[in-house]
Formats: sequence, structure tokens, C-alpha cells
Amino acid sequence: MALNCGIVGLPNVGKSTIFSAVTSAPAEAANYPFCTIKPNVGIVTVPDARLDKIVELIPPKKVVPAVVEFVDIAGLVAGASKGEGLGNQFLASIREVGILAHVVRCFEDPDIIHVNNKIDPAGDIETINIELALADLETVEKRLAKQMKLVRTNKDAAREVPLLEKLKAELAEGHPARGLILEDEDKDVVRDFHLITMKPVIYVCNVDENSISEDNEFVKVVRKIASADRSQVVVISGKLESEISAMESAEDRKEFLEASGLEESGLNQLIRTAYKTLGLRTFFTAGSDEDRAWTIRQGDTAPKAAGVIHTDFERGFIRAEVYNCNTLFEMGSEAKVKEAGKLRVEGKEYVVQDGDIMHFRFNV
Ligand SMILES: Nc1ncnc2c1ncn2[C@@H]1O[C@H](COP(=O)(O)OP(=O)(O)OP(=O)(O)O)[C@@H](O)[C@H]1O
Ligand SMILES: [Mg+2]
Repeated sequence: MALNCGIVGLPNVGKSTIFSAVTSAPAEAANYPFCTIKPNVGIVTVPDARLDKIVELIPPKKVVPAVVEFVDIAGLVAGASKGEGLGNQFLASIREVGILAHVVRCFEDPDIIHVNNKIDPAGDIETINIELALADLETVEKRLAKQMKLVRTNKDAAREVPLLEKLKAELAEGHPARGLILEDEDKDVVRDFHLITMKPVIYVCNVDENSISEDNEFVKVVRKIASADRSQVVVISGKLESEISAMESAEDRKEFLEASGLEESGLNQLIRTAYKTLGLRTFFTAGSDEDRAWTIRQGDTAPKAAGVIHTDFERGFIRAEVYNCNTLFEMGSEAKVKEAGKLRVEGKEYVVQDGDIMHFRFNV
């Protein structure tokens, strides 16, 4: 289960610039609205210092880090859900992602066109959120019409209809579906609707180089809006990030980051925030063939984690041999971890902890 993240925002706010910088993939970035007309998908490896250390202590033939997939789509404008601009065609490509990065223009630059000729983060955010809500409204209305016909004969339909009606009312107001308070079992039903506004959002403020270390007035506005809907904010300078990603050596990048007053790159911030928001955890497998990082959800049990590797592993799960990577770092080798009796045998109920190194026993 790799994390995937869809990038949304108005045209020309810097989505492709940030996408290219984080994925180092050559998405077209140009100073004219609607420059992106094909969805771009980029894969980024998740930087994880723990995996680097594991590789030192348990040297494998191959190292496989966790990955995050980014989807860059065309800018959305008011009316996108009704076919204005090009964005509506791309809403479909973000229905399946786990989280949205909503890029907001927070820099002044007379040379870079803003579709509404005004830097107005609050207005921009509202425009996008309304379009996403209207796109979901369409999805909900279609499903409601279908399920209404089946409501007397079909149990699922009967269960869905009141939920769909609630969602319809919320979305028609331009409010995101995630604002609706739902029972846990209803959440499972709603998840299957693949609503865009059900996904958590990270607001990405695209700022000028000088506003990285101190919030400018635009960022302050975004923070207010985000805290009202309990979303996270990441401040990135698209321009700076592209300069950083263009540097070949990791050494140079580190130096440049420090000189710009940054502790970590925008990519790292974004990934860290996404993991936190979604409650994601990392576990590792390590051995002579491959050291690898895997992504799971907080609370996932050992069989579930095994299933991320292969569905057979989940079905045929017998037990797991587990120790935390910190124990390995303390002891210096897997043999010493075993000697010290720190390798535990865990069963089906075991909840995998962040940083666990797991060996699965299974039969198929
Ligand atoms: N932080 C920044 N400071 C100054 N200029 C920037 C910054 N970020 C992006 N730009 C510039 O803004 C322009 C638009 O960027 P980009 O093409 O990434 O926008 P977009 O959101 O992908 O647009 P579209 O919706 O049309 O695909 C480019 O010229 C880019 O170099
Ligand atoms: Mg673009």
C-alpha cells in the first residue's frame, strides 16, 4: 500500500513546479494557465535514515525504500465541475488517491499570471473546495438516483440512501464531505463512494524564497482556514525546490538548504505531514537479499502487514519474528539481538509498531 497524493489548485499556482521538484520528473512547467493537460504521475522514494542504518548493519543485495506516488493534474477553475476549463477531465484521476495536496499561490510576482489577477488565498481555496464539492455532488446524485430504485429490494441500497441524502445536503452547500460526522460503520460505506472531498487535505503554500522561514500575510490566511477545518499546512517555495532538485550531489543540496534557512526540503515536509495525517507507519524486512521499507496504517496487525508484501502471506500467516530497528542500532547486529533474547515471536493479534523489523512465517 504505497501512499498516493493528488495535487490540486487553481491554474498557474505552481502545481507542476512543485510536482517536478519533488518527483524530479520532467512535468511541463510554464508560465501560462492550463499548461498541464495530461495527468502526470511521479514516484518518489521516502527518505528514511533508519533504512540507511539497517542497510549498514544487515547488508543486502538490494535496497527498496517506501515510495509515494504523486499525481499532478491541470488547474481547476470556477465551473470546472460543470465542464469549465480542462480540470474537470482530471478530477477522475484523483478519485483514487489517499490524500490531496492543495497548492495555494502565496507569492507576489507581476510576471506570473494569476487567473483572477489577484493574489487571494482565501478566495482561491474557496473556489477549489466548491468545485471539488460540486464534483462529488454529481457522483452522489447519480448514485442516489440508482439506489433509490433499488431501495425496497436491496439491503445495501437501503443502507446507502439516507447516507447519500446527508452527503447531498452537505455538498450542495459547497461543504466538503469530510466535515460530516459519521458512525464508524457508515465511514466504511462512504469510503466506497470515492469522494474527493472525503480525503484529507494538506494545504501547500507556494511562497517566494524570502517567506520560507517566516510566514507572509498570505500564509497566515491559509493557516487560519486550515485550522478551521483541522487540516495541515506545509510552506514550500516552488522556485527554491526546483533549484534544490536540480542539484546533483546530496552534499550541495544539504548546503543549499542550510544557506536558505531550511531544515528539510519541501518534499520531506510534505511526505512527513502526509504520513502523520493518514496515520501511516513504516515497518522493515531485512535479510541478505533485500532490505525494504513498507507502509502500513497505524493499528495494523502482523497478518495485515504481511499482506502488504503478498496476499498469500496474509492468508497463510503463522507467526512473525519481530524486533524494533532501534534494538538493532543499539546491539549492532541481528545475531546480537537474538543472543540478547530481544527477538520476539508474535502472533495474529500483534499490532505492528513503527520501525519494527519483521520476519514472517507462513504456509501456502
Ligand atoms: N514560488 C514561486 N515563485 C515564483 N514563481 C513560481 C513559484 N512557483 C512557481 N512559479 C512559476 O509559476 C509559473 C506556473 O507554474 P506551474 O506551471 O507549476 O503552475 P501549475 O499550477 O502547474 O499550472 P497549470 O494549472 O496551468 O498546470 C511557472 O512560470 C513557475 O516557474
Ligand atoms: Mg501544471
